[in-house]
Amino acid sequence: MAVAPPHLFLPNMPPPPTTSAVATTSPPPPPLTQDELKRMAAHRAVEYVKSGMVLGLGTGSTAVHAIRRIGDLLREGKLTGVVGIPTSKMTEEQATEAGIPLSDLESHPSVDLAIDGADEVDPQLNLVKGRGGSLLREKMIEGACETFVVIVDESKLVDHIGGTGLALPVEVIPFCCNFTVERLRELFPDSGCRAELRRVGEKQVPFVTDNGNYIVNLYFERDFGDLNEASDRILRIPGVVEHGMFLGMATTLIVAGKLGVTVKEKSELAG
Ligand SMILES: O=C(CO)[C@H](O)[C@H](O)COP(=O)(O)O
Repeated sequence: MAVAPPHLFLPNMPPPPTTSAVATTSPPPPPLTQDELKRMAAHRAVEYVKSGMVLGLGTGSTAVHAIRRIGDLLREGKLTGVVGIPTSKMTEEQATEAGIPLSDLESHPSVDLAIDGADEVDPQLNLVKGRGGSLLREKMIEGACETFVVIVDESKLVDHIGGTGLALPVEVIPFCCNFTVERLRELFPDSGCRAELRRVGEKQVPFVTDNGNYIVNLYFERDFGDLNEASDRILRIPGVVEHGMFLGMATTLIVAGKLGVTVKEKSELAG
Protein backbone atom coordinates (compact mmCIF):
# COMPACT_ATOMS: atom_id res chain seq x y z
CA MET A 1 0.00 0.00 0.00
CA ALA A 2 1.22 3.51 -0.82
CA VAL A 3 2.51 5.64 2.04
CA ALA A 4 1.57 9.30 2.29
CA PRO A 5 4.47 11.73 1.77
CA PRO A 6 5.63 13.31 5.06
CA HIS A 7 3.89 16.63 4.43
CA LEU A 8 0.54 15.23 3.42
CA PHE A 9 -1.93 12.94 5.11
CA LEU A 10 -4.27 11.29 2.66
CA PRO A 11 -7.33 9.35 3.83
CA ASN A 12 -6.93 5.57 3.49
CA MET A 13 -3.16 5.74 3.60
CA PRO A 14 -1.06 4.90 6.67
CA PRO A 15 0.86 7.84 8.13
CA PRO A 16 4.57 7.96 7.22
CA PRO A 17 7.11 6.42 9.62
CA THR A 18 8.13 8.94 12.27
CA THR A 19 11.22 7.29 13.81
CA SER A 20 13.78 7.50 11.01
CA ALA A 21 16.89 9.61 11.43
CA VAL A 22 15.99 11.40 8.19
CA ALA A 23 12.86 12.79 9.82
CA THR A 24 14.93 14.56 12.47
CA THR A 25 17.69 15.87 10.20
CA SER A 26 15.89 16.81 6.95
CA PRO A 27 14.24 20.19 6.75
CA PRO A 28 10.45 19.90 6.43
CA PRO A 29 9.22 20.07 2.83
CA PRO A 30 7.75 23.41 1.82
CA PRO A 31 3.98 23.65 2.28
CA LEU A 32 1.86 22.93 -0.77
CA THR A 33 1.13 26.03 -2.83
CA GLN A 34 -2.42 27.13 -3.58
CA ASP A 35 -1.90 26.05 -7.19
CA GLU A 36 -0.80 22.56 -6.08
CA LEU A 37 -3.96 22.31 -3.97
CA LYS A 38 -6.07 23.36 -6.97
CA ARG A 39 -4.39 20.68 -9.09
CA MET A 40 -5.03 17.99 -6.44
CA ALA A 41 -8.75 18.85 -6.34
CA ALA A 42 -8.96 18.93 -10.15
CA HIS A 43 -7.23 15.57 -10.60
CA ARG A 44 -9.55 13.97 -8.05
CA ALA A 45 -12.54 15.33 -9.99
CA VAL A 46 -11.30 13.87 -13.26
CA GLU A 47 -11.68 10.41 -11.68
CA TYR A 48 -15.44 10.99 -12.24
CA VAL A 49 -14.93 11.25 -16.00
CA LYS A 50 -15.75 8.14 -18.04
CA SER A 51 -15.26 7.42 -21.74
CA GLY A 52 -18.07 8.69 -23.95
CA MET A 53 -19.23 11.43 -21.57
CA VAL A 54 -20.36 14.91 -22.55
CA LEU A 55 -18.41 17.22 -20.23
CA GLY A 56 -18.95 20.79 -19.10
CA LEU A 57 -15.49 22.36 -18.93
CA GLY A 58 -15.17 25.10 -16.31
CA THR A 59 -13.23 28.35 -16.35
CA GLY A 60 -10.38 29.53 -14.16
CA SER A 61 -7.09 28.60 -12.59
CA THR A 62 -8.52 25.48 -10.91
CA ALA A 63 -10.59 24.19 -13.83
CA VAL A 64 -7.62 24.42 -16.18
CA HIS A 65 -5.91 21.62 -14.23
CA ALA A 66 -8.90 19.36 -14.96
CA ILE A 67 -8.81 20.30 -18.65
CA ARG A 68 -5.11 19.44 -18.91
CA ARG A 69 -5.62 16.16 -17.05
CA ILE A 70 -8.50 15.12 -19.35
CA GLY A 71 -6.28 16.00 -22.33
CA ASP A 72 -3.47 13.82 -20.94
CA LEU A 73 -5.81 10.86 -20.40
CA LEU A 74 -7.16 11.20 -23.97
CA ARG A 75 -3.63 11.25 -25.35
CA GLU A 76 -2.69 8.20 -23.32
CA GLY A 77 -5.79 6.36 -24.59
CA LYS A 78 -7.15 5.97 -21.04
CA LEU A 79 -10.25 7.99 -22.01
CA THR A 80 -12.03 7.88 -25.36
CA GLY A 81 -15.01 9.52 -27.00
CA VAL A 82 -15.48 12.42 -24.59
CA VAL A 83 -16.84 15.73 -25.85
CA GLY A 84 -16.24 18.98 -23.97
CA ILE A 85 -18.52 22.02 -23.79
CA PRO A 86 -16.41 25.03 -22.79
CA THR A 87 -17.83 27.66 -20.41
CA SER A 88 -15.72 30.51 -21.84
CA LYS A 89 -13.58 31.49 -24.78
CA MET A 90 -10.48 31.04 -22.61
CA THR A 91 -11.56 27.50 -21.74
CA GLU A 92 -12.23 26.81 -25.41
CA GLU A 93 -8.60 27.74 -26.17
CA GLN A 94 -7.23 25.68 -23.28
CA ALA A 95 -9.34 22.64 -24.22
CA THR A 96 -8.32 22.89 -27.87
CA GLU A 97 -4.69 23.02 -26.79
CA ALA A 98 -5.28 19.96 -24.58
CA GLY A 99 -6.78 18.06 -27.55
CA ILE A 100 -10.33 17.73 -26.19
CA PRO A 101 -13.00 17.55 -28.96
CA LEU A 102 -15.49 20.39 -28.41
CA SER A 103 -19.20 20.90 -28.91
CA ASP A 104 -22.00 23.13 -27.59
CA LEU A 105 -25.33 22.95 -25.77
CA GLU A 106 -27.32 23.02 -29.01
CA SER A 107 -25.67 19.83 -30.28
CA HIS A 108 -25.48 18.27 -26.79
CA PRO A 109 -28.34 19.68 -24.68
CA SER A 110 -27.76 17.27 -21.82
CA VAL A 111 -24.38 17.21 -20.17
CA ASP A 112 -23.22 14.20 -18.12
CA LEU A 113 -20.71 15.91 -15.89
CA ALA A 114 -19.31 19.40 -15.38
CA ILE A 115 -16.15 20.27 -13.44
CA ASP A 116 -15.54 23.87 -12.38
CA GLY A 117 -14.01 26.03 -9.67
CA ALA A 118 -15.80 28.56 -7.47
CA ASP A 119 -15.04 31.77 -5.62
CA GLU A 120 -17.00 30.87 -2.47
CA VAL A 121 -18.68 27.66 -1.27
CA ASP A 122 -21.01 27.44 1.76
CA PRO A 123 -21.78 24.29 3.80
CA GLN A 124 -24.94 23.65 1.69
CA LEU A 125 -22.82 23.72 -1.51
CA ASN A 126 -24.21 27.08 -2.63
CA LEU A 127 -21.62 28.95 -4.64
CA VAL A 128 -20.47 32.37 -5.71
CA LYS A 129 -18.92 32.17 -9.15
CA GLY A 130 -17.99 34.60 -11.88
CA ARG A 131 -15.13 36.63 -10.49
CA GLY A 132 -13.45 35.40 -13.69
CA GLY A 133 -16.38 36.89 -15.60
CA SER A 134 -17.81 33.68 -17.12
CA LEU A 135 -20.84 33.18 -14.90
CA LEU A 136 -23.51 33.20 -17.63
CA ARG A 137 -22.11 30.41 -19.79
CA GLU A 138 -21.09 28.53 -16.64
CA LYS A 139 -24.65 28.71 -15.31
CA MET A 140 -26.17 27.61 -18.63
CA ILE A 141 -23.85 24.62 -19.02
CA GLU A 142 -23.68 23.59 -15.36
CA GLY A 143 -27.46 23.95 -15.12
CA ALA A 144 -27.80 21.40 -17.93
CA CYS A 145 -25.63 18.74 -16.35
CA GLU A 146 -26.49 15.69 -14.31
CA THR A 147 -23.44 15.88 -12.05
CA PHE A 148 -21.71 19.15 -11.22
CA VAL A 149 -18.41 18.68 -9.43
CA VAL A 150 -17.01 21.82 -7.80
CA ILE A 151 -13.27 21.89 -7.19
CA VAL A 152 -11.65 24.32 -4.75
CA ASP A 153 -8.75 24.79 -2.43
CA GLU A 154 -9.81 25.27 1.18
CA SER A 155 -9.51 29.08 1.03
CA LYS A 156 -12.84 29.16 -0.86
CA LEU A 157 -14.91 27.68 2.00
CA VAL A 158 -17.18 30.23 3.74
CA ASP A 159 -20.03 30.15 6.27
CA HIS A 160 -22.30 32.41 4.18
CA ILE A 161 -21.82 33.21 0.51
CA GLY A 162 -21.72 36.94 -0.18
CA GLY A 163 -20.69 37.57 3.42
CA THR A 164 -16.94 37.81 2.83
CA GLY A 165 -16.89 41.43 1.67
CA LEU A 166 -15.68 40.20 -1.73
CA ALA A 167 -17.57 40.68 -4.99
CA LEU A 168 -20.83 39.04 -5.96
CA PRO A 169 -20.71 39.49 -9.76
CA VAL A 170 -23.81 40.35 -11.80
CA GLU A 171 -23.78 40.33 -15.62
CA VAL A 172 -25.69 43.29 -17.13
CA ILE A 173 -26.29 44.55 -20.65
CA PRO A 174 -24.19 47.59 -21.61
CA PHE A 175 -27.26 49.71 -22.52
CA CYS A 176 -27.62 52.44 -19.84
CA CYS A 177 -25.49 50.31 -17.52
CA ASN A 178 -25.14 53.10 -14.93
CA PHE A 179 -28.91 53.06 -14.54
CA THR A 180 -28.71 49.31 -13.80
CA VAL A 181 -25.80 49.87 -11.38
CA GLU A 182 -27.98 52.35 -9.44
CA ARG A 183 -30.92 49.93 -9.38
CA LEU A 184 -28.64 47.20 -8.00
CA ARG A 185 -27.14 49.55 -5.43
CA GLU A 186 -30.64 50.40 -4.11
CA LEU A 187 -31.71 46.79 -3.88
CA PHE A 188 -30.29 45.86 -0.46
CA PRO A 189 -30.40 49.09 1.63
CA ASP A 190 -30.11 47.24 4.97
CA SER A 191 -27.01 45.29 3.94
CA GLY A 192 -24.65 48.17 3.16
CA CYS A 193 -24.58 47.19 -0.51
CA ARG A 194 -22.08 48.85 -2.81
CA ALA A 195 -22.38 48.31 -6.59
CA GLU A 196 -19.48 48.99 -8.97
CA LEU A 197 -19.06 48.43 -12.67
CA ARG A 198 -16.02 46.17 -13.11
CA ARG A 199 -13.29 48.07 -14.95
CA VAL A 200 -9.93 46.89 -16.30
CA GLY A 201 -6.63 48.21 -17.62
CA GLU A 202 -4.86 51.54 -17.44
CA LYS A 203 -7.79 53.33 -19.01
CA GLN A 204 -10.22 51.62 -16.64
CA VAL A 205 -12.62 50.61 -19.41
CA PRO A 206 -15.56 48.34 -18.53
CA PHE A 207 -14.73 44.63 -18.47
CA VAL A 208 -16.56 42.94 -21.37
CA THR A 209 -17.76 39.35 -20.98
CA ASP A 210 -17.66 36.69 -23.72
CA ASN A 211 -21.28 37.64 -24.38
CA GLY A 212 -20.51 41.33 -24.97
CA ASN A 213 -21.99 42.34 -21.59
CA TYR A 214 -20.59 44.11 -18.53
CA ILE A 215 -20.13 42.93 -14.93
CA VAL A 216 -21.34 44.81 -11.86
CA ASN A 217 -19.67 43.76 -8.62
CA LEU A 218 -21.87 43.87 -5.51
CA TYR A 219 -20.18 44.19 -2.11
CA PHE A 220 -22.11 43.70 1.11
CA GLU A 221 -21.17 45.03 4.55
CA ARG A 222 -23.81 42.85 6.20
CA ASP A 223 -25.70 39.63 5.48
CA PHE A 224 -28.29 40.11 2.73
CA GLY A 225 -30.64 37.42 4.05
CA ASP A 226 -32.33 34.63 2.16
CA LEU A 227 -30.29 33.64 -0.90
CA ASN A 228 -33.21 32.63 -3.13
CA GLU A 229 -35.03 35.85 -2.35
CA ALA A 230 -31.90 37.89 -3.12
CA SER A 231 -31.50 35.96 -6.38
CA ASP A 232 -35.09 36.75 -7.44
CA ARG A 233 -34.73 40.43 -6.59
CA ILE A 234 -31.55 40.78 -8.63
CA LEU A 235 -32.99 38.93 -11.63
CA ARG A 236 -36.16 41.08 -11.63
CA ILE A 237 -34.16 44.21 -12.55
CA PRO A 238 -34.45 44.85 -16.30
CA GLY A 239 -30.92 45.03 -17.70
CA VAL A 240 -29.64 42.22 -15.48
CA VAL A 241 -28.78 39.08 -17.42
CA GLU A 242 -27.62 36.74 -14.62
CA HIS A 243 -25.83 36.75 -11.29
CA GLY A 244 -23.05 34.65 -9.80
CA MET A 245 -24.98 32.85 -7.05
CA PHE A 246 -25.23 29.17 -8.01
CA LEU A 247 -27.85 27.90 -5.56
CA GLY A 248 -28.47 24.17 -5.16
CA MET A 249 -26.64 23.37 -8.39
CA ALA A 250 -23.47 21.63 -7.20
CA THR A 251 -23.84 17.89 -6.63
CA THR A 252 -20.29 17.19 -5.40
CA LEU A 253 -17.65 19.31 -3.70
CA ILE A 254 -13.97 18.41 -3.79
CA VAL A 255 -11.76 20.43 -1.45
CA ALA A 256 -7.98 20.25 -1.34
CA GLY A 257 -6.32 21.43 1.84
CA LYS A 258 -3.13 20.97 3.79
CA LEU A 259 -4.50 17.74 5.27
CA GLY A 260 -5.45 16.20 1.91
CA VAL A 261 -8.47 15.98 -0.34
CA THR A 262 -12.05 15.64 0.92
CA VAL A 263 -15.19 14.88 -1.07
CA LYS A 264 -18.68 15.99 -0.02
CA GLU A 265 -21.83 14.87 -1.83
CA LYS A 266 -25.01 16.97 -1.91
CA SER A 267 -26.97 13.78 -1.21
CA GLU A 268 -25.22 13.56 2.19
CA LEU A 269 -26.36 17.01 3.34
CA ALA A 270 -28.84 17.13 6.19
CA GLY A 271 -32.31 18.48 5.29
O1 LIG B 1 -16.45 31.36 -11.75
C1 LIG B 1 -15.35 31.37 -12.23
C2 LIG B 1 -15.03 32.11 -13.48
O2 LIG B 1 -16.12 32.85 -13.94
C3 LIG B 1 -14.25 30.58 -11.59
O3 LIG B 1 -14.65 29.26 -11.49
C4 LIG B 1 -14.00 31.15 -10.23
O4 LIG B 1 -13.72 32.52 -10.39
C5 LIG B 1 -12.85 30.43 -9.56
O5 LIG B 1 -11.68 30.71 -10.24
P1 LIG B 1 -10.27 30.11 -9.81
O6 LIG B 1 -10.35 28.63 -9.95
O7 LIG B 1 -9.30 30.76 -10.76
O8 LIG B 1 -10.02 30.52 -8.38
